[in-house]
Amino acid sequence: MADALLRVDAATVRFGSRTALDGVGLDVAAHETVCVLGPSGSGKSTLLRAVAGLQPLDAGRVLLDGADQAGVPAHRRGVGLMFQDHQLFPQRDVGGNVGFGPRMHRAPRAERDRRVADLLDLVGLPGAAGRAVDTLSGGEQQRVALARALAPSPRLLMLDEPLGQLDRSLRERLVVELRDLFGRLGTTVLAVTHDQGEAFALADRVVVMSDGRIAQSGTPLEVWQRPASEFVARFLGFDTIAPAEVAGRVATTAWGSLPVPDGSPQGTRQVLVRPGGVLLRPAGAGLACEVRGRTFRGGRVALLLAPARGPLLEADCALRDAPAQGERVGVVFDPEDVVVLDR
Ligand SMILES: Nc1ncnc2c1ncn2[C@@H]1O[C@H](COP(=O)(O)OP(=O)(O)OP(=O)(O)O)[C@@H](O)[C@H]1O
Repeated sequence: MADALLRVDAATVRFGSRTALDGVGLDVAAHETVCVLGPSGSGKSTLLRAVAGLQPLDAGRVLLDGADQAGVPAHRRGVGLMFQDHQLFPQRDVGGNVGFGPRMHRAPRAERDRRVADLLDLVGLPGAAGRAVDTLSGGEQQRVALARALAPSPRLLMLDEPLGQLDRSLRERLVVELRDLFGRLGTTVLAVTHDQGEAFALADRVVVMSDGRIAQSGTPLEVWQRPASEFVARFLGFDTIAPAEVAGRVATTAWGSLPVPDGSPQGTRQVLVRPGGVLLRPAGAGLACEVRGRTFRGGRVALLLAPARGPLLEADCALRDAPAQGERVGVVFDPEDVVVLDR
């Protein structure tokens, strides 16, 4: 990427014998929103801290607008930070919090007040400048923290679990608002979250980390449709995975022969069957299964099926079609939802 606003090049950070970042390379283009996902301890926060200048690198480089940031302190990097425990200044009102950055940059009072008012409008808290922060709800505090991070017009905005503390419905709403807001402002964003739903809703590109390395990088759709490895697939919550021998468009598995898409990797592999690819048929057709469990998700039901042979299968069906617990059904596989994993 020639015009990367942020370039992380072979970044390595060690804590004693533990390698928290292991030669990570990552580019973020101007106006792009990249979400870093991964299990606890995979190095997400360390990556963010290294970019921010809060964590020195043992090897590698961080470049912003092409300039190596080695030796540039955090406050001179022009990046905005919003951390998990967003820690507003409790003794300042909302306006004092949001205006903090511009004040540090010695912006004149009138300009500062205008900026604060604009940002509060933007985050959906118009007129809140005079409110004490301890009178705000969790979601409102999060919005103030965001406005504060945006106030100095950072060239890169970094968010660490930006919606971490909030309940799910509020998070789902805010994430849509954030995406819309970043789109309108043209902000370049590097965000860290362990919540895949949040990452997939917010990001132009997601980066999945494992043990200090990048396990996969791609658009939400690419990663969702073609997880690169068993690790990524399981991290995304796909559990219907089994060893297979792949030849041409057929995978031989414990469940029997599965059709796979054209161009699938060949030989000894793992195959993932997405729930949508497990198609229910009347008992007697296809692979015989018994319904072991049902989880209701809105208008859909996730079914856990015990097949006559092979590991458990997860299927997805409409509420009105859901078979009862213990019922016997048949299963056929849709090749569009069978993924032969690269590794
Ligand atoms: N200051 C530190 N001293 C020693 N080890 C550290 C330090 N900071 C992080 N680590 C270790 O480095 C690894 C990566 O940590 P990091 O906080 O980057 O992970 P993370 O993916 O952000 O995790 P989480 O989702 O739990 O916040 C972990 O094994 C962690 O224990």
